Amino acid sequence: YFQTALLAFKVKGPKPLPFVGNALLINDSKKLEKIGSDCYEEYGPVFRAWISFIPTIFIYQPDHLQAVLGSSKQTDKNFLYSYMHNFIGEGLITNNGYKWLTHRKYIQSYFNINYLDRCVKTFSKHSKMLIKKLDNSDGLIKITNFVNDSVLNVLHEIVFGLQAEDEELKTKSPFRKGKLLVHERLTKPWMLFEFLYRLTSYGDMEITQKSKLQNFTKQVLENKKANRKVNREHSLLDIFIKISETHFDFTEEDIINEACTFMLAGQDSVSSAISFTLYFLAKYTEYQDRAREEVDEILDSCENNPKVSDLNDMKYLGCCIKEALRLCPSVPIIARKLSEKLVLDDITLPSGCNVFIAPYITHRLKHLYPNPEEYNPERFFSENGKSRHPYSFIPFSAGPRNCLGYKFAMLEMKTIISYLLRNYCIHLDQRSDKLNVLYRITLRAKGGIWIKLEKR
Ligand code: HEM
Repeated sequence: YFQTALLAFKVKGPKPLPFVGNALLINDSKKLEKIGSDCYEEYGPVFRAWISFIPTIFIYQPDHLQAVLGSSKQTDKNFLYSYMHNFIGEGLITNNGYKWLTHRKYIQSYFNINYLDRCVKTFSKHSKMLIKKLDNSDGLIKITNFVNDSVLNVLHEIVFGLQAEDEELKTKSPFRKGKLLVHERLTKPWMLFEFLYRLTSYGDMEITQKSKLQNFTKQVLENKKANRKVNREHSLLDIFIKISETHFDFTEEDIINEACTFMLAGQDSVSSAISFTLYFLAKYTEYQDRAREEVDEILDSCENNPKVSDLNDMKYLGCCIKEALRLCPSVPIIARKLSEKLVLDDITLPSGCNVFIAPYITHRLKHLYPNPEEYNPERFFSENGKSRHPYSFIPFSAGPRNCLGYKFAMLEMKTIISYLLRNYCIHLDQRSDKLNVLYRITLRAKGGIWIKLEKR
């Protein structure tokens, strides 16, 4: 701690306030955006920020990111993740060391092309259901609500094998209601101490919330075990049960934690990326038209039942999604606690140092992305990105702890957006013309995104 604090006194950074340090910036989107855009010119390649009494170091240069994210020795998460337990659970995202490494190996081996092809069928089914719902709406809609619902239904089916039509699921599932408490804790210094936090109403809420998620999952798991057909891995829960049968260190508690982790990891991240992409396509219709041309051709040739290979062929749409993720990376902060000291040019970060990485900042560095505020999918044409550093685009993080659901997420986003483009011309409603972003554990559009749908 003292070595990082000493370093934090030496390195430049935004002016801290007494007691809270720089934590209140979380609530001030405008100031955050300004720091995000100007920090390289103002502070150089590294800056410090105080979260109350906790010193943190922000890095954003691709070669610095590679030194941390690319290293198999720097995979430990820091204190921020222990505040996410109510939301993300104690699974792959928050665990460290041997447990993380073994779980990652066990689970990753199942995320192969056959599994993804099965997932794509579920994405298509839910996209078709979404179109039916939208056909019955009056055309002027808050698309964020519809997308959130659809993504959550996909997850209930993929993780638990539960069908969206099941009324009981709609009313009973606690995964619809979770409240994120991390930013409350970061902005109130006394809540950083676990024992004090437990005494507050937030602490209480967290315990209730977490037990609801776990009890629901446990119930589904028990039903599944009772009615299980051997060798039929329809849901992730089936896969987790299979893993636990061959690996005795993967316990029932682990199954529950990992199921909760996947339910939450795949929720807001995907729905906010879809919503932001739709925002940009509605705002810049020339890109929308071009993406639709590609989608029409591919969906025609596969008779509206795309497979992984068809979605992989949607290269232009892929560039539109990537460019939306560049400007609005769903996960705005990735953090690590250094397991060993690290030398970055002329700065030495001590072991134990809290390193923060903000894709938002890296994605706006002018030397990597000229005219960074402009939405331009062509940046991601393969011929235009050749000279860019592999760690200059990190919405899914990178290295050994990158997003395990990266391919799954890209396929899901492409499926849902392609069905929307196939069925509608999308126009931006005036009230959403200017994007106001809230910086939470996942990025979201303040007030949602309002669009007008014109049936084709
Ligand atoms: C657009 C959608 C998504 C984005 C932008 C995204 C982004 C990320 C990022 C940045 C991380 C690293 C977090 C960190 O190091 O702090 C991560 C980890 C992870 N994500 Fe995603 N994610 C998305 C969708 C998904 C989906 C759909 C799933 C599951 C099906 C998923 C599962 C995971 C898991 C399990 C990890 C932890 C990996 C590990 O630590 O080994 N993500 N994701």
